[in-house]
Amino acid sequence: MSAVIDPRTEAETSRFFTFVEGDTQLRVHYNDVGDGDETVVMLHGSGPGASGWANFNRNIDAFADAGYRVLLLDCLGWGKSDSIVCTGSRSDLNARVLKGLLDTLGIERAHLLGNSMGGHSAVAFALANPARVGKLVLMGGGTGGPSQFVPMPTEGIKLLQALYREPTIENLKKMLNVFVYDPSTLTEELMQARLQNMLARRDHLDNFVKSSAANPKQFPDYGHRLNEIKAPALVIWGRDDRFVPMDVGLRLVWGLPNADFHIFGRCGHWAQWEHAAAFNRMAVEFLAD
Ligand SMILES: O=C(O)/C=C/C(=O)/C=C/C=C(\O)C(=O)O
Repeated sequence: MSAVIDPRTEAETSRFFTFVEGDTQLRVHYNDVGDGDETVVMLHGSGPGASGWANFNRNIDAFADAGYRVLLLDCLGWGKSDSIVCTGSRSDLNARVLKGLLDTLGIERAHLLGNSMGGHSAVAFALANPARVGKLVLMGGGTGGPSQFVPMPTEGIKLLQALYREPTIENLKKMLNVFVYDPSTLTEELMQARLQNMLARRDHLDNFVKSSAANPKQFPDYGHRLNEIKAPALVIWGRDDRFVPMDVGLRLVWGLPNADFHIFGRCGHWAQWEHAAAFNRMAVEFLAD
């Protein structure tokens, strides 16, 4: 009797493509789930050990069940993609990699769903490739500039940077403690998985530190260009976000001409995970509208 294969596991959906940056060929990893006519690309954040699958494991099924092809891109320097030292704009590098993925797969237009750095990457892509964006869902990111109320870098970003420099379980727990509103929801299993992801790729950690030293402004402020983005956008934030404060989301909805804003109470930096069921309903309905 042959084994039953679950087509929605990480292993079954794991793929690679080659991306060329200057003279360098780089291997980029992504997961390809579902087979709808419309595509949603999910873009992860910049935390150590983040990846498409790690950041969106509570969302993939909802979008695939709603009839979308779901692509989870591991940016260069995260997950199973090659590592890189980024001395320019990380948001724009990620946007070029995303274009490479869509070109490789022959996808003309996609919806983009980005968390934190993923939101920054989605905005950079929309500015460079307006005709290729369907709708945008931006959670806790989007390069709307600095907070007007909270000193930057925020406590969460400082803990993230410390974790990159010293990747220990103690520092991971310190970061995760302020990452979500209710840290008791983070299981020991989740934290150990994160730790393994981080430690499996020391090159990613080292290169992030080198990149930040070479250029502390990895995510430039595109606040002044947001009005160029005509794509409908749903901006979603956690009221209690201690990484990228909620007023940055307000700046996004002031700048993006076709944006709506939803704020989750009792929610930190991981809206799509902390409020997965409500998030999935809202984002799927927004894309279908
Ligand atoms: O510095 C910024 O603006 C962005 C920070 C992030 O992208 C942090 C994200 C953290 C995660 O998504 C994670 O899973 O650790």
